[in-house]
Amino acid sequence: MPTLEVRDLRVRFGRTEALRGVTLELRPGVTGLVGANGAGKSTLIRTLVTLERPSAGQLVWDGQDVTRRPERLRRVLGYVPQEGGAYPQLTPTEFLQYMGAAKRLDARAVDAQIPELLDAVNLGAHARRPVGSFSGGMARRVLIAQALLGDPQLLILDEPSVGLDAEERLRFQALLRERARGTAVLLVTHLREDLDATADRLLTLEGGVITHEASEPRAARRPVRSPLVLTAAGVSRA
Ligand SMILES: Nc1ncnc2c1ncn2[C@@H]1O[C@H](COP(=O)(O)OP(=O)(O)OP(=O)(O)O)[C@@H](O)[C@H]1O
Repeated sequence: MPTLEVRDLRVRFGRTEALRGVTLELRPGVTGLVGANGAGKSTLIRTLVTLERPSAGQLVWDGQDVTRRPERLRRVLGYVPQEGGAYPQLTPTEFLQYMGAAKRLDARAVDAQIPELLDAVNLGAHARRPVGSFSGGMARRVLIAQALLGDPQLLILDEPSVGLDAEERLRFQALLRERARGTAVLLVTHLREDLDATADRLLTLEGGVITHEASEPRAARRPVRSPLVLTAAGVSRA
């Protein structure tokens, strides 16, 4: 089972130690990550997607130490960044082709997958319009689609559903649940509703360390009100 092991990860910016020894395992399924502003969520994500170099600690993918081999991780990775967007002059199809080339995926396989991905985020009817003419939520869905190119084994999602309307959020949640069956997903979000609908477990980051972990099968949490409550101190039971 493809697993990312994060061992005692530390990231320092000058005098600030943004991550102070994070240890966790990402297995197939959705791991939700919550934490207050400044807790270190973005730093953790940026390190996992190899944009930031750890000061100490290890990243182990599928049993192999990839800490100093970022290209190994990039090969299996899909990423929705918190900010940024598709090039406005490109259509979603062109942007996905561009991203496929950047990820060194086979061009024909990418072309074959694009219609399915655009349908999955309900943009099939807009494949020929430039992304610059899209609403914020539509542009966000283009980013979600590009993260799924090549069926990555590891998905890192930073506030992926910001700007999505109610219907599109439900579609996104269903897509994520379906993908997470064989894919390790890390979902950072402030949206409780997305966590309730998708997360198999919840991690709380505080001051650069994981302070709480709550594992609950989604099904057990969904029916009534969620038994998990997010408080300033982390995750607790109602
Ligand atoms: N490039 C940087 N240079 C210096 N300090 C940084 C840098 N990036 C993050 N930090 C510091 O590291 C700490 C963690 O920041 P980070 O952005 O990871 O938190 P976060 O949990 O993502 O917050 P938010 O919810 O506001 O996005 C903060 O103290 C922040 O000021």
